[in-house]
Amino acid sequence: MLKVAGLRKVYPTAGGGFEAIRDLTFEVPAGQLACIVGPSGAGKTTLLKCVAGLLPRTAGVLELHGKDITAPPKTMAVVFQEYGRSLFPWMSVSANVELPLKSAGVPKAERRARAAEALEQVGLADAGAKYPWQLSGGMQQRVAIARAVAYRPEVLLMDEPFAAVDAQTRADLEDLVLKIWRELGITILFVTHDIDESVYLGQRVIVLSAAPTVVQDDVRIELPGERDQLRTRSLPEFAELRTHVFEEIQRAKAEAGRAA
Ligand SMILES: Nc1ncnc2c1ncn2[C@@H]1O[C@H](COP(=O)(O)OP(=O)(O)OP(=O)(O)O)[C@@H](O)[C@H]1O
Repeated sequence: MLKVAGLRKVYPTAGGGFEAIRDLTFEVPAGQLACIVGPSGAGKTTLLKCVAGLLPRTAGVLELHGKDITAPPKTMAVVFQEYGRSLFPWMSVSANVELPLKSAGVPKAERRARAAEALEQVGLADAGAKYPWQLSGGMQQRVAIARAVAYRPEVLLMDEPFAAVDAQTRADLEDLVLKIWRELGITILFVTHDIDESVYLGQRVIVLSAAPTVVQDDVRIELPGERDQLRTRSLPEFAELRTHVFEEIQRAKAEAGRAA
């Protein structure tokens, strides 16, 4: 469904350009939840922005259903880490959730109904009339997720969406993502710094090398389908997988150190 082949991204700089991504190739089948991890500065955000059609690539193939991605595809939604900057403080929660639907020309009554349904799905059925600044960080991120859900995307891109919330809230939001993924059957590409989070959420973890970036490893996560914060995380297979991903990231960092 989503194809990335030979992706290269060089940022123009005064010194002749910085090669953030050298050569990335992978495919994500429909309905998969794939996590992307890698050392800091590996180009995870750059990759997501290219896939979202928000940043032009230098070379390579980026396709959704065999169609070249040159602008933000209509069937994609993105949730960023900085919920504080992605919600408009002067608009009510409902208005924020409805905004992309308004831009897409969805009639008012349907917008209302879809926003209310999405807010209910994220556990914020009563928050529609509030303003984002009246909500906690975790609740604001739920609103950002509701906005993406109301849009009914085929593909959801998430860029470290829970990096700025506390551990308890993070666990709740992880389970919310799993619930939405199961209920809606969408494809999710989830970037995270957190190795445990990637193994807990993903059906697959793609490990990136340090910049200039290539795919260092592509790990299948064969854990029971129904994930549970306590039981799944205490499985011996979970420990083995997290150790493997951790070692791969350490190897990526060591190789980058040697190259430097
Ligand atoms: N606009 C830009 N111009 C030049 N270099 C850039 C630009 N944006 C990002 N970079 C560089 O590209 C590399 C990859 O950045 P990116 O933000 O994609 O990495 P990341 O893996 O998401 O990082 P982190 O894990 O720290 O969030 C970094 O070295 C960064 O400094």
